[in-house]
Amino acid sequence: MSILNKSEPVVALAGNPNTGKSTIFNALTGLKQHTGNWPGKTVLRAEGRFVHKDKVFKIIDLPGTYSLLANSAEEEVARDFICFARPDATVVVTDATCLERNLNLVLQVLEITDRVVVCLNLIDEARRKNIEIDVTGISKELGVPVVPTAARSGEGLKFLKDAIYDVAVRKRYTKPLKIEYDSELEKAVKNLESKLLPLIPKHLNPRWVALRLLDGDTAIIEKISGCFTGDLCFKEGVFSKECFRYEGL
Ligand SMILES: Nc1nc2c(ncn2[C@@H]2O[C@H](COP(=O)(O)OP(=O)(O)OP(=O)(O)O)[C@@H](O)[C@H]2O)c(=O)[nH]1
Ligand SMILES: [Mg+2]
Repeated sequence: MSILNKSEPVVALAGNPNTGKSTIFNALTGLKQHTGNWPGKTVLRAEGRFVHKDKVFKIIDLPGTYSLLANSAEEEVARDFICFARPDATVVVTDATCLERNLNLVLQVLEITDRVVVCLNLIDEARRKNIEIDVTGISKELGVPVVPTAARSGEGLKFLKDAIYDVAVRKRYTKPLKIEYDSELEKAVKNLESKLLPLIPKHLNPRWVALRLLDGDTAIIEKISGCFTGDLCFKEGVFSKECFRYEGL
């Protein structure tokens, strides 16, 4: 359950630049976030609400990013939100005309959270280019719901809301694909993970934290290091401070 207002499930819209996140956000909320046919329009996160079935959802439009390694301000905004604000569902909006390139980010999000819906947006463009997508097959492989949409015309948005609902209220449990690295790295990850498990707050995925630490990711180490002393003792409070930043949403 999210630490934010418990009665309002929180949904994050993540994805590569220019995949139609803000178009989806506007269609669901009735708001008018800036959209246009060039990447990098959304710089900060925007927030709105929509109603589906018996729930009011809070939805956050995140900046477009190619990765979540916090190499830029946009990546940091998106990564921090997915990691620390713990959305009840993260929708990864992909461009159905170049899915392969978009899957990199999908896999990175799946490493952080299992509460994911993959949206295959621009499906009208994919159809126009005769690109056929095995939606059921991809959903089976990724272990999360996959929904084709054409946000500009509204096609598929009802099914997207159904999938968001099911994941956010835990009506549907997902089984995300886990990337297996080579045996040496897996050994190091498992070793570090078991040490981290009792030390980090429950909402952080220990495998993901271990991978970031082994990666030498300085941005995430900075955020996490406040929680540890030299021998990796967890100091209460630092993560909650990080989480509180999102309580005012
Ligand atoms: N044909 C078609 N165009 C779409 C669809 N969804 C969005 N677009 C168009 O794609 C362009 C980009 O849409 P945005 O919603 O601004 O994309 P974004 O992902 O928010 O972009 P950033 O904020 O830069 O990451 C706009 O010109 C939209 O009108 C769709 O399903 N089909
Ligand atoms: Mg946008």
